[in-house]
Amino acid sequence: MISEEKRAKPLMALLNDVPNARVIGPSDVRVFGLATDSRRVRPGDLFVALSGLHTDGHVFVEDAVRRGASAVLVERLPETALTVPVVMVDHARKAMAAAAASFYDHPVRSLSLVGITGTNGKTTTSLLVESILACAGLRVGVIGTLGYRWGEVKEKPDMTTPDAADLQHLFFRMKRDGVSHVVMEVSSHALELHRVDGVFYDVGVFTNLSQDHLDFHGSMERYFNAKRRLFAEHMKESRHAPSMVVNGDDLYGQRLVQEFAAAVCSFGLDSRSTIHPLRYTLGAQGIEASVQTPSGAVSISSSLMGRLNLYNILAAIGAVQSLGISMSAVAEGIAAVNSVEGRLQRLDNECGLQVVVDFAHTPDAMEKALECLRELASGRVWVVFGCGGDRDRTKRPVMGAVAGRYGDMVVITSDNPRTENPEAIVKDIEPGVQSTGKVRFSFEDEVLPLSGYTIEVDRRRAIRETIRRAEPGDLVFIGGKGHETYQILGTQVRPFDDRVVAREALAQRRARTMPTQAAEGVW
Ligand SMILES: CC(=O)N[C@H]1[C@@H](OP(=O)(O)OP(=O)(O)OC[C@H]2O[C@@H](n3ccc(=O)[nH]c3=O)[C@H](O)[C@@H]2O)O[C@H](CO)[C@@H](O)[C@@H]1O[C@H](C)C(=O)N[C@@H](C)C(=O)N[C@H](CCC(=O)O)C(=O)O
Ligand SMILES: Nc1ncnc2c1ncn2[C@@H]1O[C@H](COP(=O)(O)OP(=O)(O)OP(=O)(O)O)[C@@H](O)[C@H]1O
Ligand SMILES: N[C@H](CCC[C@H](N)C(=O)O)C(=O)O
Ligand SMILES: [Mg+2]
Repeated sequence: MISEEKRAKPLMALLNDVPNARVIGPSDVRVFGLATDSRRVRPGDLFVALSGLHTDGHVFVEDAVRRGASAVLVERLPETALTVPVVMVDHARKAMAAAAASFYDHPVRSLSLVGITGTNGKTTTSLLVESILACAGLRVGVIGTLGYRWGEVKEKPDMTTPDAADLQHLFFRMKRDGVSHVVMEVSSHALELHRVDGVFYDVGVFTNLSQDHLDFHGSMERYFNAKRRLFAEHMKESRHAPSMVVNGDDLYGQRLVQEFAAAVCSFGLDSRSTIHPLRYTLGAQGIEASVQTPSGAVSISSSLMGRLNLYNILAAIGAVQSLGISMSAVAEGIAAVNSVEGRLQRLDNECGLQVVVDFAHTPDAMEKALECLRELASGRVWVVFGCGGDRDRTKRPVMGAVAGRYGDMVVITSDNPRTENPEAIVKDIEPGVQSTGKVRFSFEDEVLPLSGYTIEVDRRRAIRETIRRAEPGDLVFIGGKGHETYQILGTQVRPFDDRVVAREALAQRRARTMPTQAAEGVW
């Protein structure tokens, strides 16, 4: 999967930092890359067998060898004898992280790393930090939900935080291409699944913690503990300035502030936090603020909207503060981020509607996004959203209740149903919306109520019908998918982009309301 052209290392050189590795068979083979998926093994790769949520890589070792793996790394001996060396280890994920770091010559040792964790705001904060560091003249790499980027390179991500082998490969290429600073999102999955083992950060940022991923972590406490590992296990020890940048207004953030007091630089809206606004205004055009930092006050102006983005800006200022970046680069870098793809993204139109596409897929993100948008609407607020399949089911009614509280018209639809039945997912959401007193309507009703909800599992139709029935002055919020360009149905990934669908619907609406001009080809 990630073989580097012409790069090869003796197998034994990869095992130097792997505790308790036992090699069965000849050990003098060379390794050309690391692979965790047998289907993507290239000749010469070391295949690492990982046990997963659905299957177990150990089942595929023979497949990997057939495809040319030079060795396999396992936790259990295969039942049949193999023609290649077998490396037995106690913990394959930990071993893979150590082997990958050795294979790529420990690139992190010469990179400055900013790691950002938290439930919401990681991507936005990472782009703000990137922009500030770039304005300070540094060569920056980014790893996160919107892609892996540095210099001219831009790669689409499989995951927000890639597995250890892919991650070390990214670090290797960034370093080779002259990157000095890497800003990356560190997901709780990554921390739990040892994707960032051996990676130590100069700065760690905690944005916030609220309900998500309980399917994977089981409880909020375990979810918090996964995030906490960034600060407990992954910080460089040599740092002098406070390097843990933590949201002091967040209840879980306050626990980190207490636990790691000496190393923390807190941010928040009041003066108890080290970094806080002295004054701020939030408006339709963005944010204006004067922010207190340990190096003095800085005036910032951003076209990002809302209190949620003020938090992201404070987090970004905290992150670069401990890297010693100048205040002029801070102001310039923040001003340079005009928008973040799929986050509170406004779709210009001539229908008199405000249409906003946003990636909120947690109750808290939805609440924070709608809180700032409500103030911009002169008419009703429509909330079109769904909840992902094969993901935390317990957040569904909670998101329904948020939609019901902040929206006048709620349209429950599908968002990546994956292997679940879309009808069952919307049924999980519905009681939450009903709990806010909303009564069901149909898009076919001649007269729509001023407030209510409907269900339309076909997301395209849900968006089209909403844009057809909304009235000038209304605000249409399309939540959950943001930048995504697909809809996952079963195991099929089909092209789908909220922004494309909404723009088509806006064009249709405009054509209906301006038939003469359309016919005459005026626009
Ligand atoms: C929970 C999780 O992280 N799942 C990842 C995991 O899937 P899994 O545990 O189901 O794997 P599995 O299908 O049981 O397979 C086990 C092993 O057998 C291997 N295999 C499988 C079949 C085969 O023919 N040959 C073979 O070798 C697989 O490559 C794998 O190594 O291993 C897969 C292969 O690497 C990943 O694609 C998959 O991530 C999926 C895409 C995913 O959606 N992950 C999400 C939950 C995630 O990690 N998200 C966070 C961000 C969350 C946030 O910030 O909100 C992220 O960092 O992206
Ligand atoms: N600081 C914040 N607090 C709460 N909600 C936020 C914050 N920043 C952004 N959001 C909301 O969360 C959504 C996702 O934001 P962003 O992509 O920056 O977060 P993320 O943590 O990277 O998400 P993911 O975990 O899915 O990668 C936004 O579309 C917005 O609705
Ligand atoms: N990183 C998140 C993204 C969710 C996006 C939403 N559209 C969904 O599919 O639930 C996850 O994998 O849970
Ligand atoms: Mg993200």
